[in-house]
Amino acid sequence: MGTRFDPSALLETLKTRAPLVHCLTNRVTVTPMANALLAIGAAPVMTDHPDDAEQMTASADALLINLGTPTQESLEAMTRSVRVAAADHRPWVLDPVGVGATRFRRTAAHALLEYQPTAVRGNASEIMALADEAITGRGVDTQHTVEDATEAANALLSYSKGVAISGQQDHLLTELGHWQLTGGSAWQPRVTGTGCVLGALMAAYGAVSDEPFEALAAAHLHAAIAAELAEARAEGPASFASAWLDALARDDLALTERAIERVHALGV
Ligand SMILES: Nc1ncnc2c1ncn2[C@@H]1O[C@H](COP(=O)(O)OP(=O)(O)O)[C@@H](O)[C@H]1O
Ligand SMILES: Cc1ncsc1CCOP(=O)(O)O
Repeated sequence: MGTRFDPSALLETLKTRAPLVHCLTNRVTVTPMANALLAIGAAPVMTDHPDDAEQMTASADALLINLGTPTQESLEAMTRSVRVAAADHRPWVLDPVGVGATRFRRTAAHALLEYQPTAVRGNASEIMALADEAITGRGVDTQHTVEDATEAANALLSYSKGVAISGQQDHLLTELGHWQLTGGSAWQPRVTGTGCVLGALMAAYGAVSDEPFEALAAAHLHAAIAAELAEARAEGPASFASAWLDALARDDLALTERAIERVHALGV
């Protein structure tokens, strides 16, 4: 971890600038995602109509593309939005939910990947299936470990400046190196949308930092530390979800201080 990495300062910048994040996402997690963006101090807009796409992305500070429940119409909107983001050098995140599960998803994800997202995030099976057509997945949850996916994540760096693999530990890869982040809560994979929200937080932090490691690590730390605080109050998935949202909004997260024990450099 670089000595100048200061996620608390980045969060303050985020709150001051309140970046507009255009999210074209799935219909399962659209509301938790919008709420999480509001909680951290960003401004969400969730439209995925094709005729909204170019103008909305052009007015946004960052873009999030999530393939959880794709339709022909939403895919058209996604393509139109990523063209604008790529042309304007606007940060955008690709979350290829369930990419290995069907040919339809794989084709859609590869077409979007060609526009070179600023960051790609997914669970281990998604990262592996995106990098290698021979890998298939099942549904939206992982069948692989994060360690299984590091080679695939490395291969995706030829398309994207940053790749994040989520799981019990998260791994972040950029051209500067490879890091492991520990922490978070075992309740996270038991509530739908925690991975999707992470993609939206990556987009929001990408709007306030040009350094891929910083944006990815700040988003992951914010999600993980909030999850740890939420776990202390949770009695089950429902109370965890609402406590996590409350914790995402807290002013005393101390991201920089708490980063020390959670971010581990694994090499270049
Ligand atoms: N066992 C766990 N312990 C702590 N955090 C976890 C665990 N499993 C997943 N997470 C966290 O939950 C979030 C979503 O990860 P994951 O479940 O892998 O994503 P997805 O929903 O895309 O499958 C990430 O922030 C990840 O770090
Ligand atoms: C269950 C489900 N089905 C299609 S999208 C989706 C949500 C997945 O969200 P996450 O991967 O963040 O749990």
